[in-house]
Amino acid sequence: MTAAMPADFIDLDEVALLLDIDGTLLDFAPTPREVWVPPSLRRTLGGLLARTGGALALVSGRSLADIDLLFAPLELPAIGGHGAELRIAPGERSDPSRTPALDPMVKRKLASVAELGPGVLLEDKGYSLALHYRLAPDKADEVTARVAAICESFPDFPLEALPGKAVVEVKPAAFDKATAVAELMQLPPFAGRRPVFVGDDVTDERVFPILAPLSGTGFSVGREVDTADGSFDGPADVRAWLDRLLERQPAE
Ligand SMILES: O=P(O)(O)OC[C@H]1O[C@H](O[C@H]2O[C@H](CO)[C@@H](O)[C@H](O)[C@H]2O)[C@H](O)[C@@H](O)[C@@H]1O
Ligand SMILES: [Mg+2]
Repeated sequence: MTAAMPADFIDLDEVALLLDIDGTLLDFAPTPREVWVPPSLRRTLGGLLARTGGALALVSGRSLADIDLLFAPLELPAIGGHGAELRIAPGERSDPSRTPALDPMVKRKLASVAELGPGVLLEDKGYSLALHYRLAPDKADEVTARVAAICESFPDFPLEALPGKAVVEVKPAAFDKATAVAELMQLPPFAGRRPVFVGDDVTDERVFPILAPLSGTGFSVGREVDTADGSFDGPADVRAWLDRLLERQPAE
């Protein structure tokens, strides 16, 4: 891949670092629970959080509870559930009233899609539900079609079926990562900083267009995207870049 990567020196007093998790910071694993978080990544993220004055956030489709289990004992500012949850600072809670739970009837219908085969896995986040087919790739089309049909059969609930990497997620249509990043960037300590966003998925592409008006930049991972400012080959390159960002800061 030849597209530009972000510079190894970025003034951490001026930027907000916004980082997707799966496929960006972490390598993919067969199931959501099997990902590995290198201890060095926790240290680097903790260091960058301090050096940015708290302006580092994870921007993920995962729930905040899941994110916190993965990165424990580190707790970071984060957008969870594709924008369903928002935590501005470690120790704070996302306002539970910002996203109501998915209707139980919708959930039950969607859960029945897992009957398609033993490799179709359900991930319930409360406000949204994901159907994973990484272990049953032959079921991809069927899962996607069944989920789309179920969403259409509930016209009273504006739902969105979000395609991802070997997953389709159903969530309320009212928000996504872009709306949540725009919200985050209005709040201290993020407000007034230049966002630097890194993400690997089609769901992350929605964020790229909102960055330029904030004097920000966006980078894709694993593929080149026209609306991004550059790309990384894979999560290992993103992790190495974050290490260099921290190492190359002037001593405090
Ligand atoms: O927005 P992200 O932080 O990239 O999260 C997107 C989804 O990631 C997780 O699923 C993906 O990663 C799993 C572990 O590698 C993999 O098994 C699965 O096939 C991928 O789709 C997570 O489980 C979802 O909740 C996130 O929305
Ligand atoms: Mg991702």
